[in-house]
Amino acid sequence: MFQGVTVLKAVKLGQEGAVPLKSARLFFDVSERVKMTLESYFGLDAPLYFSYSHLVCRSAIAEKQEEREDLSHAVHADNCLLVSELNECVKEPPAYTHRDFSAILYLNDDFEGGDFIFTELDAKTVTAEVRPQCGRVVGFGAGKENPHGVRAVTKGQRCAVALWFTLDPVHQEKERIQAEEMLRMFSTPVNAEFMQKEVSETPEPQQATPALAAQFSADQGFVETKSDDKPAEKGPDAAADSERDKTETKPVKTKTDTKAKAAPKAKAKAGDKAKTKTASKPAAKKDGKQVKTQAKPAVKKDAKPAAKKTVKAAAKTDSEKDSESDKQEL
Ligand SMILES: O=C(O)CCC(=O)C(=O)O
Ligand SMILES: [Fe+2]
Repeated sequence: MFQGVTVLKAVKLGQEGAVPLKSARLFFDVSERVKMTLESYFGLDAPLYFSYSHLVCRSAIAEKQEEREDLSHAVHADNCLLVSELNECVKEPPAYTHRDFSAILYLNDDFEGGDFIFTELDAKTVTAEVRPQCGRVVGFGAGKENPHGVRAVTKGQRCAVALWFTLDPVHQEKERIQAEEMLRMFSTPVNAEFMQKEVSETPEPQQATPALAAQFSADQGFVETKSDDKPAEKGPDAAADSERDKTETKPVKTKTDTKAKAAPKAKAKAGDKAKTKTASKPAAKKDGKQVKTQAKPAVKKDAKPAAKKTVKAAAKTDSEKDSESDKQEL
């Protein structure tokens, strides 16, 4: 079972006083930050546009939880319809074919189960696992090279912001523009200083200003980027994290042919198997130094959004419905 809320819905709830307006703003701002991180990490030379954003919480169902093998979110790809029996993914409507990149920002970790997994196209062979942690982001190309799903949540509630991005401005999320206008009318940005800085300077991945560090620490999060299955170059402060990551992000299999080694500024494609993640940190770093030192993500050099396939479309999968069907829910 899950419940979701879009940015616009969150802002409206904030306006009504049902939730603190600053929480709605945080939702907005933090997703902007994720967008910038992806652009930087994948070395994109064109901007990403939000195509859909929602905050989703999944709860354990009231059933026997032992030895559960089912998934809270079936294995799928975000811009094509996965036909696992054929090892195919059909990039045609009703799939959201305009999605080029996806990101999931985890908001809590006090639940059991709910691990994020990447699989092969067979939807069975697990290639990597990510343990959700507050402030951690997993970012990936939205296409057939990244089938993924969520293991059953067996205890508690798992909340995450799911974001999909497009390179095509035609498909940008109109609701988000409305939400931005409302936020502009109702309050000043929590991290205005940071956002201005980011816009005026080309952002380096993980370059945190004190304002950003404070912002993230308020939410127990902190940005760190690296491939999940290739250790990124790390600065001296990163040891504790890398130790933790060993246990929490488990690449099951390394696909060296799809793994990237290129510089962060290389042109990237949605088909890139490299992942981005944000790991939580205990406290804000005043100088933002360690953030900077870790910004050597591995990305594929010749990356471009995968070519459109002309295969007959299948019915919309449950997971696709999941992704965008709950606009009205809280
Ligand atoms: O919640 C997650 O970790 C993944 C969600 C997802 O893949 C989706 O909504 O398309
Ligand atoms: Fe997905």
